[in-house]
Amino acid sequence: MFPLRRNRRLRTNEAIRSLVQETIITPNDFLVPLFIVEGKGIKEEIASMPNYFRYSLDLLEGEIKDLWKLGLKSVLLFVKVPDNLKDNKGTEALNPNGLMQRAIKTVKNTCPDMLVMTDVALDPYSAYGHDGIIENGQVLNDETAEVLSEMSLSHAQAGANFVAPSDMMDGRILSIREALEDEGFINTGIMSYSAKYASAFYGPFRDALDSAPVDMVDIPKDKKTYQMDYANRFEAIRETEMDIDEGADIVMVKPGISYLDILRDIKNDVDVPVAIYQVSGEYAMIKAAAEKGWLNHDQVMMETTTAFKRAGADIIASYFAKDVVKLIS
Ligand SMILES: NCC(=O)CCC(=O)O
Ligand SMILES: [Mg+2]
Repeated sequence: MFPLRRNRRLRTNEAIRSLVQETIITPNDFLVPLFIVEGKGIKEEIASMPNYFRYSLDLLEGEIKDLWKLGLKSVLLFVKVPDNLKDNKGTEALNPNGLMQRAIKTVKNTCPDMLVMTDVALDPYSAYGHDGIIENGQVLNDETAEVLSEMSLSHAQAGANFVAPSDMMDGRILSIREALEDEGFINTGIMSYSAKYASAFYGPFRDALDSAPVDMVDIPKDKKTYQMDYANRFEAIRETEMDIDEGADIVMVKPGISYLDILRDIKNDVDVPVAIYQVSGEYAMIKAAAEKGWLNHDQVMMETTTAFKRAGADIIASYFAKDVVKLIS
């Protein structure tokens, strides 16, 4: 065939490269994670996540307006719960006037059209830093799913559009779906963290929310009895298909960059939107290398986010969302 076919012809200059580009990133691709704290006038940088902040509710308003102006229309809320409100059962998670419930209302009052998704898991509320209730050294499944259903209902009542269970208990999507339906929240969606791996890339996030598992006897040291083994691939498909059968509207693969194969497998297998989460450790890694001058920040950021979309992501949850949108607009 050579020289009739020369692949380099389509790479000759910027114009032809952009004409044949297959994957294009837009603000519509992004879901923005936000960290919320109690207090007033607080915008504090997270030590292991440079240029990413925790906001108190009063300053959250400004941030929401900024995001909307940039064309970012969906947020995923996480709260940092004061230690004195943590227990084994996540009781505070059900408080109708809790930080999450107030955060949902703050976003909706500031910008009614902003899509609000909420994290549903016990870890920020757990005295032990686990996603479930603990008894005799075990994370209880069904009892935890019950609390997660009540928590989801509470978020829906406060105005959340989607709940996003990130805990990986078995059967929790079905119990959440039933709880929402029973109370008439037929349009509240569920974005399931369906293939969430037990990953060392979550480190900085646990700093952000002070939610790491505690080091105590009879408390599991890690989350490997509920989050997935990173050596496994078919298990991700099984988990995801089950969550869709149970009522998930959107499924997710987490973390991101080390799991592009899983993302593509799932995209090829399912007919619901697929999300990917570029997690805190991935963000921290790029920030740190860029700070040292070892990597070009913006180029690596664009390469990773484009890779998610190319690999099949319909939705990208990323701490880089604002930076990407500023760069491309
Ligand atoms: N449910 C959220 C996490 O487990 C961690 C996210 C991150 O590391 O960015
Ligand atoms: Mg599952």
